[in-house]
Amino acid sequence: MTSFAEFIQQQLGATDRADLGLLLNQFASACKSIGNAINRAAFTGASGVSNTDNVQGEHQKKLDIISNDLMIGWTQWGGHAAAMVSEELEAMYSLPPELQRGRYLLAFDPLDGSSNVDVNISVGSIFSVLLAPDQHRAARAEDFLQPGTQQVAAGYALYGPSTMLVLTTGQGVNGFTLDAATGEFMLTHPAMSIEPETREFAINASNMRHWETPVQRYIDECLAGKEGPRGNNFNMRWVASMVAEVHRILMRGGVFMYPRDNRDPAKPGKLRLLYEANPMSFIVEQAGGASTTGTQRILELQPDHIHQRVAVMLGSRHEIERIVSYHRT
Ligand SMILES: O=P(O)(O)OC[C@H]1O[C@](O)(COP(=O)(O)O)[C@@H](O)[C@@H]1O
Ligand SMILES: [Mg+2]
Ligand SMILES: [Mg+2]
Repeated sequence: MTSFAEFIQQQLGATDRADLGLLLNQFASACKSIGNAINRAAFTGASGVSNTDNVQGEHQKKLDIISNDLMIGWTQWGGHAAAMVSEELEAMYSLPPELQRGRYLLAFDPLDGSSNVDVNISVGSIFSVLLAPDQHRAARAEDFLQPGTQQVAAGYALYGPSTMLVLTTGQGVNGFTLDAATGEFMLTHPAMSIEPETREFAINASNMRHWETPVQRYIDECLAGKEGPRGNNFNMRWVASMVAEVHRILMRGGVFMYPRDNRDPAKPGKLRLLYEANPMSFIVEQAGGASTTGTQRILELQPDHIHQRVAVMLGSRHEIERIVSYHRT
């Protein structure tokens, strides 16, 4: 079986992106460390909330902060990163002056689904890699404001019953499982692809009263089942960890929706464009699925802020096309 390091070497080693390969190995190490910190939290005192809020005004868990420190700690060495943007840091993170800078901009959600971490339900990490537009000067926050189509790599780690790393460098999607016996991620899920048809959706139905009409219509039709306009019974799941939802969709199809709603017009959705929506959309499209806000392809959005939020609907292509068509009428 091929290890992650071997796979990366085969895919990027002999190209002008060999440095990206080295960076991706550092992400893999970061994810192993984060998985380990989550695993051992009950023994080390890392469970529970910290007494700080992040830039989104959300209470940080201790593991949010630990995961952020591990992600930065692993990826800033080696001379491949130019700067980082993280869910847990208000400003862009610049490398300390003594460290060599590289040409990649990293955006990450170090711990996704952190409301699940203390109840021992699957959580994850998400990362996105862009090229710095000008490698001869220090990176600036506005350098990160590139459409998702510019990503050179994206991935997530899932800390579930087993720890997995799922990656794209724009040549399809491959999944690796951590072999606890050797400490290596091994290629267990080559060429992952998303079924175009599905009978399963994921949405937080407690927000139903706030949804816009096209979303309401789509879900109503699914819920109407065999007797309704779709003529089929649909199943529903909601883990409240985007990584786990996207992984399920890669494994057996489905639709994930965190739509814009009418609660707060200043907030176009809950999820963050740079380090949640873009990397997941890149992965989903590379696996043959689709991703939209309802009216626009997510990967083509021009970001205007590093912590920008966006509506996200992604997954099985035929269902996403249907949802987009409902937004047009
Ligand atoms: O609690 P809600 O509103 O259902 O939201 C769940 C969503 O929020 C998130 O947990 C946001 O991620 P963070 O934990 O990184 O803030 C997603 O993973 C998930 O899809
Ligand atoms: Mg998240
Ligand atoms: Mg998070």
